Amino acid sequence: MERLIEVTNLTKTYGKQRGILNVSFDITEGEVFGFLGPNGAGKTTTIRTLMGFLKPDSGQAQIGGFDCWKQSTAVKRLVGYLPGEFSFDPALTGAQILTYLGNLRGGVDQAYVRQLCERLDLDLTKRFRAYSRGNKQKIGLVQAFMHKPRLLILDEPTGGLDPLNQQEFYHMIAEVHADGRTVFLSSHILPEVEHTCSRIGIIREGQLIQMDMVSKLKDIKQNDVLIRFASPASPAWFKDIPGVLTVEPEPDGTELHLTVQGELQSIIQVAAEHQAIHFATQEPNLEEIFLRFYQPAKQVKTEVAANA
Ligand SMILES: Nc1ncnc2c1ncn2[C@@H]1O[C@H](COP(=O)(O)OP(=O)(O)OP(=O)(O)O)[C@@H](O)[C@H]1O
Repeated sequence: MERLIEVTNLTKTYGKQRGILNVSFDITEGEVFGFLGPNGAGKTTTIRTLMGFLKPDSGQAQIGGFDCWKQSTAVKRLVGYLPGEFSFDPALTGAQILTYLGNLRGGVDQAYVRQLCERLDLDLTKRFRAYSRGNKQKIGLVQAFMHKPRLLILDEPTGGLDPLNQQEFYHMIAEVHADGRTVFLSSHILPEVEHTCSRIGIIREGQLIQMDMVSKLKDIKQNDVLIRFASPASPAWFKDIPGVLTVEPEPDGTELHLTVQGELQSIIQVAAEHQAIHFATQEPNLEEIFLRFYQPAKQVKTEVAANA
């Protein structure tokens, strides 16, 4: 398969402020790639460099064989782009904005534009200034998709969308994928990336720290588990179960707070043996996963031991 995006040792700083450092990755034509990272990690900087809005300090980015900085017009022809915050002339209506941008693209399939707007439940008669954040985002999405680009670059695409529209967006991505087109989307929401992408790159503090298939995400995914018992509970019941990383008793002694990697079956079984009366799990957000994933293993073991 052909490589559509090729990024090599890309570095961009803002004066003394870190942006991205030595970022390298390739995206194959037809992939749906998720670029994950907490706030300030460098996702937008990478995307703006790919779009030719920022000149890299060093390194190179190419899309479809074109240099993203030197040949940015050719790059933009290949791409449908949703910026992190889509904004436009506030006096124009949604319809006027889409007509204007469609004309810049040399004309687009109006039936497809109407279909996208209906699917996202977007009213095109309002002026941009009167749109809510979610509706602004929908205009941004429609203009990115409407010319059926070979590559979609989407910066935090579901920000402000309600759950129904998020689902519709996931379907739109699946269709683009079925069409053999390519998607590069940034997100800080783990379930969203799991839902839409086949491969992910994780960026943290400006550096790409992991590239993997989404199926490998389970290796870093941990659950918070809170178990309440009818009488005082002992951390020792759980501490040796494979996958249990920490066990902390809550102050009143009848609740235990566990962090668990992998399956919960054994935990549920042991909880039942000790007459648990309440069992709640919560998937942590990406920042929490980062904090735990990069906590040295020694420290985790000590935590379990101290609580035993
Ligand atoms: N115009 C700028 N001037 C100075 N520093 C900047 C500028 N834009 C970004 N940065 C810095 O570059 C780093 C990366 O920011 P970037 O916006 O790329 O992160 P991000 O992963 O997109 O974050 P978010 O999810 O919050 O949008 C941050 O430390 C940020 O403060």
